[in-house]
Amino acid sequence: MCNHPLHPFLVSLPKTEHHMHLEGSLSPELLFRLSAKNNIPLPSPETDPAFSSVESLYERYSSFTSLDDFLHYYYIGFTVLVHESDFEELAYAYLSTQSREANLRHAEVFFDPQVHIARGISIETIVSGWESALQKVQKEGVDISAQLIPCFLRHLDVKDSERCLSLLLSGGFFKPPNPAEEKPSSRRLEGIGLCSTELDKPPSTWAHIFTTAKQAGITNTTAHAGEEGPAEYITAALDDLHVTRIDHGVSAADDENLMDRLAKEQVLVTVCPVSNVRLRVKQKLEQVPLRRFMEKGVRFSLNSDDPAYFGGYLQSVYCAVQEVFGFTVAQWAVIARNGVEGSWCGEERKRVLMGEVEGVVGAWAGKEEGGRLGWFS
Ligand code: HPA
Ligand SMILES: [Zn+2]
Repeated sequence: MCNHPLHPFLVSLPKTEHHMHLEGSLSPELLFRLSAKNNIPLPSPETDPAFSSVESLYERYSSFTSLDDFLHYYYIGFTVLVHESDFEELAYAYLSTQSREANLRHAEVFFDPQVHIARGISIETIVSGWESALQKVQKEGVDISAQLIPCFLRHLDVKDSERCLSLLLSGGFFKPPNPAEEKPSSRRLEGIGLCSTELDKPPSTWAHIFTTAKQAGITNTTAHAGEEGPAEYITAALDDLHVTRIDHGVSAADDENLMDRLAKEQVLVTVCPVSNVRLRVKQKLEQVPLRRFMEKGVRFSLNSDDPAYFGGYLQSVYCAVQEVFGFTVAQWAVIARNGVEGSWCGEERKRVLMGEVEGVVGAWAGKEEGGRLGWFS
């Protein structure tokens, strides 16, 4: 996919992905197919010519002007997802393709329950579809671990988040189906997140949601912050929501103290460089502060965010980053290790994944041109 000499290494590197929205993997092809199957009308081409064809929709997706411009199309996409089998199809395609094509070994996947609930689709429908997909992939012999994470939505009133959290808690979604199996990989949902529109939506509005969740025993928490919003929103997510991870987080580079804090507290930032360019958060990939993060010791993972909308899945993100940043094997090793370390998959699985990373890195370390092994050689 890229011409870089390290391309085969980049493909074989065991990967973790922590920032992919299940609904963001809905391709235009599947959108039109599910619209027809489920008898759900899409906007007419007279009101929006983008809906004339698969091609015109792809064309429109290539020219988003902002996060909100994207979210308009993203939430139209939700309307065609109706049956458990629709969610299963979406999840199966992602897990099976990415494990094969990108050596994806562990995935933590977001979904937005509130929009589905408002359409009369139950959380159970989505979670069951997801679980069937994961079981199917694993039965086919793919050794992948994966977890599902509901995100609360900032474009809706916070009362809607309160109702959603109540449903999630009363439905027992943060527990294993079999209570004897209390371990990370057996919980139906693994944590909570916060996403959707960011500007003028300070994280503090959702503080009581995160407090209630924590009191209910949910320790894995994350929030989209510092995508279009300022560095202060990242600080607020840490201070007010007490999240253990930050999604996007690119605005952190504007605040030296925050960078020091992220490094010191070893917060994993789930960066989505291609998304940042597609949504015009950054004009060019070069401006995504990956080098600054590395220099400062801020841990990050690389992610696709909404691959069907942003022109590519995880491997293409790794390739795009390599074309621009030209990282060494040693630098990729740090990225891969940090991704494993920051995962919510439990210590046992982490050990397995870390062993795989070391195996691939060890095999490539000597082969790299000039044997460069330092951070900046
Ligand atoms: O990049 C994003 N930002 C905020 N909300 C989202 N929901 C899907 N993708 C995104
Ligand atoms: Zn996102």
